[in-house]
Amino acid sequence: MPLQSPSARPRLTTLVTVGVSATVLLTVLSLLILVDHFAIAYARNEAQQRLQQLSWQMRDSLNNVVRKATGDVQLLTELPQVRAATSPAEVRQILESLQKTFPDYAWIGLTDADGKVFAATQGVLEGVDVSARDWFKDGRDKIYAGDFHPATLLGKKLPVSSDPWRFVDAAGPLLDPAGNYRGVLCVHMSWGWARRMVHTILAPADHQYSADIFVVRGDGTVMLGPPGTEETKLSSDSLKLAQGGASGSLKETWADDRSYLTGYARSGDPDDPATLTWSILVRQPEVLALAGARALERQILMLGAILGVALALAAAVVARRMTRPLNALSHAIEQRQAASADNPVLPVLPPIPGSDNYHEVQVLSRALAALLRDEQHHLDALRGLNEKLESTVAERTREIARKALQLERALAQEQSTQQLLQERAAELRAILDNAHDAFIALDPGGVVREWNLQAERLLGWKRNEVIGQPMAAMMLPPLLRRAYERDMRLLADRASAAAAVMSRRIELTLHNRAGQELPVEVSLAYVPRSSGHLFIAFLHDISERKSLFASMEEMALKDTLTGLPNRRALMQALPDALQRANRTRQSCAVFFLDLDRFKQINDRHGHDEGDELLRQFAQRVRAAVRKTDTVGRLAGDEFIVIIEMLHNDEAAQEAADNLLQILREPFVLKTTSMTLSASIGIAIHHPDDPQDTEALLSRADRAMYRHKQQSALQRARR
Ligand SMILES: Nc1nc2c(ncn2[C@@H]2O[C@H](COP(=O)(O)OP(=O)(O)OP(=O)(O)O)[C@@H](O)[C@H]2O)c(=O)[nH]1
Repeated sequence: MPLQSPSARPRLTTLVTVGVSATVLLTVLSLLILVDHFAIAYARNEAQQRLQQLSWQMRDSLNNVVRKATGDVQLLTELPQVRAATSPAEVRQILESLQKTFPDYAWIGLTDADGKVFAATQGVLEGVDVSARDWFKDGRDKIYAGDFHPATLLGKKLPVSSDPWRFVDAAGPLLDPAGNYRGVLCVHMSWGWARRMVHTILAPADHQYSADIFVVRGDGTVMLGPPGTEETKLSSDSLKLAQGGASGSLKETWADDRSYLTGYARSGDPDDPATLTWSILVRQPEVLALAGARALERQILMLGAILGVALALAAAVVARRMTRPLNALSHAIEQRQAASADNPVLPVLPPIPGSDNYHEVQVLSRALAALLRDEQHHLDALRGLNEKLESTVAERTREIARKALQLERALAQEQSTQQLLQERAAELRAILDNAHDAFIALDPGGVVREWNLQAERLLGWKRNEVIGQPMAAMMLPPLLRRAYERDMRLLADRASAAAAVMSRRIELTLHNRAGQELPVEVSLAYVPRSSGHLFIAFLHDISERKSLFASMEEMALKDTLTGLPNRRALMQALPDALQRANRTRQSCAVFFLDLDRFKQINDRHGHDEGDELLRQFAQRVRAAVRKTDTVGRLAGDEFIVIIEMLHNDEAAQEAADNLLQILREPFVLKTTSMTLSASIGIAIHHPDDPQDTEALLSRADRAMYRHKQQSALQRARR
């Protein structure tokens, strides 16, 4: 099994440890972020709700006090003792009784109809004209609550206090028992109750939360607030919301650039003059409001970090433990890799350790061990094969070297053979070009493949005109051309037949380029080749031989003295004549002529004159018969005449008589003139007679002999 070389990539242990640790840390961090987010949000929400509730609490307290004051004014104005009182003392007693129930009523007084104080607690301001006061003006018609204001006249009459006197007024009209307007009853509440109220409300949480309560008038002036803020103008989002009648809480930045959570609400009812419309703001620094959540956040962070580190360590331990068997496998594989690197061909590999730690590793280690056992077996087998292969390779190498040597020799041989062939080819070309005969080579399709100089001379076509052209057939006479093409196809199909038919000489008459007939003797040969058979032909011009042969033939058949056909020619002509007779159904006659006493002429006039006589005799006989008749010299002074197309037997005799008559005319020789006679023997061949030339000649000879005896007898008688 091929193994990759160890790379610089991180190990599984590292990856698992880092992965698990990172996952744990990320999880803890995520949880922290979530916890932080929700805890802070929760704490902020809680603080805001608390501050809102404080603002509501302060609002309700203020409303209650104002409502109590206006209620007390309402109660007093409805008391019959007050309505019917005639002396200030009566009224003063009642007013002071009320003052005792609520010490924050700094002053309670009743004016007359014109605004002069009729009676007051402790007699303060009695007889003083207060008709210019708002509470008097507004209190004449209805129950009225007057806004926070500094004490003008009353402050000087009341005992000195640490806190300057500030009052909130409640006033209402007083009617006499008859129902007529009598004056205005007014209660001045000192502002101290509000400050106490703040302490009461904030007492449980003030120390813990450092909350501040602001009571703000409609014009934004702080009536009640932490030190330094009272009598100052305030502007904030919460104030605007409260002045609009809303209540709730929000986070905002105040003028000191600190972030605060602020609860806000509004007291009173703008449409009800018996109430006071103030804005109540309860603020707390956000830092302090969220201090508990921040502390929780720090604790969670610390615990989270500890937990993360602990879990990461645990993960590392678990990862190391889980990957230990895999590491062992990996280590074993690396050792095998190193062994393979040391001996790349046939390594001796260490075994793979077994592992039963858990199922997957068990399966993996067993599978790997089995796989590597197989590999070891294969390697062992491969080792054997390798050794065998090496010996085979060595053997093959020797064989290849041997073959290479043989090949080298063969190539050298081939080279010399090629050279020899080229020389032979050049020789052959020279031989062919200088050959006496024309040389033509044809492929099985009759296409010219070779054409030497002699062929150019003999046939007229240049070599470059005919090579590759089916010119061979063009040279043959039309009658032979078709037979040639048929034979070429036959020979091309049957090489054995070709070999048998070839290698022999034939005579042909060809046409040269000018269209003239040219008798040639052709030597044909069949050359079998792997790249297509060749038919080669040597053409020898036999024009001269033909003409010589013809003249010799002629000489062989002609009598040299007279120029007539000789005995041999007669022996050839006679059977033809007999056949014609049979064919034409007309008889023919054979005349056997013999000069009488010719020996004496020779003896007397010489042999030359004898020859001359024979020549003239021959011409005369030749001229005496038809051209279609045959005249020949048999020997010496013996001649044969073949008369054909006889109408009847008598016509033969008539022809003989006519001939004898002509021969009796004198012959003029060189030295003398003479007359002579000849004997003629006639033998007639009828169409149905047997074709026996010897018998016919014999008959003619005998007839001539008889004729000659009769002539001799007649001469003796004379
Ligand atoms: N000048 C000459 N004489 C020839 C030639 N051939 C044969 N003779 C002679 O012709 C003669 C023929 O003789 P014959 O036919 O036997 O005798 P003949 O004298 O004719 O007598 P008959 O035939 O019996 O009348 C011989 O003397 C031959 O020598 C020839 O070519 N030229």
